[in-house]
Amino acid sequence: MLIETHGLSVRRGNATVLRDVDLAIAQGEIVTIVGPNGSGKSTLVRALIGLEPLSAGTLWRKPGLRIGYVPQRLHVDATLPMTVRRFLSLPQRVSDEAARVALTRTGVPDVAQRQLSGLSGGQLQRVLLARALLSQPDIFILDEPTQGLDQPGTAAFYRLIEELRAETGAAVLMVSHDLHVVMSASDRVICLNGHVCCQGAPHVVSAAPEYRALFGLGTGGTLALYRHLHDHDHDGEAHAHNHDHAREHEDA
Ligand SMILES: Nc1ncnc2c1ncn2[C@@H]1O[C@H](COP(=O)(O)OP(=O)(O)OP(=O)(O)O)[C@@H](O)[C@H]1O
Repeated sequence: MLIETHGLSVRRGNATVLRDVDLAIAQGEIVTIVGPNGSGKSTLVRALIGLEPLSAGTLWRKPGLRIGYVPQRLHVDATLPMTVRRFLSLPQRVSDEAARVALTRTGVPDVAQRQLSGLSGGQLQRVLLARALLSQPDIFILDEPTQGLDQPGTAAFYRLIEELRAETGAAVLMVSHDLHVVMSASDRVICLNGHVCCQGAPHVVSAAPEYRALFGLGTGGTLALYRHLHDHDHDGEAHAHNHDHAREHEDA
C-alpha cells in the first residue's frame, strides 16, 4: 500500500467535513473520487497530502512516499514575473534537460520561457503535471485537473495521465466530475459525501442499465451516477454505508 486511512475525520470549526473515511491506495492503481459539490473531495485530498490536520483517525503513508500533486487551481499573480522554467525549479532545482524532457512529455515543449500568467488553462495544467512528474512520484494526486478545459482537452489530458501511469508505474488518485473518465480510466471509484458512501470497480457500475441510460448526460450525469450507486446493491462489490439523504437532496 502507498496510503491508508482508518476512521479519518476532519473538522472545520463546528462542522465535520469528513468523517470516518477508510481508504487504501495500492501501487499503480488509478482511483477516482466522485461526489457532489462540498462533499469533502478537496479536503480529503489535502488531508492525504498532509495539508489538513485530522480531528480523528489515522493516516499512514509509505515511508518516503513521493507525491506529485496537481492542485485544483493555481492562482497565478499576473504582477509576479515567473517563467515556466523557473517555476519548475520550485521548490527543488531541476536541470534544464530534466525540465525540457518533462515539458516535452506533457505536451508543452515550447513554453519554458513563457510567463506562467500568460499560459492557457490547458497549458498551465500540463506545466503543473510536468512539475509533478519531475518529483518522480510514487503517486500522482490530481484535484479536478481538467476544470475549465474543453472536451478534447480533457480527454487528451486523461490519456496523458494513463500513459504516465503505464510508463512510471505510479498510482493515480484524482477527483473528477467527468463520467467518461471515471468509467474508462479508473480502476476504482470512491463516492464521497462527507464519508465514503460506496466504492467499487467502475464496471460494476457501468454494467447497470440505469448507468447506461445516464452515460453521456454530461454535468447532470455525475450526480445521477452518484445516486445510482447508492440505490443499488452490486452483489457486495460496492459497499453501501449509511448515508445522508438530507445532504444529498440539499445538494441536488
Ligand atoms: N477554508 C475553508 N474554511 C471553511 N470551510 C471550508 C473551507 N474549505 C472548504 N470548506 C467546507 O468544507 C466542505 C468540503 O469542502 P471541499 O472543498 O472539500 O468539497 P469538494 O467536494 O471538493 O467540493 P467541490 O466539488 O465544490 O470542489 C464544504 O462544506 C466547504 O464549504
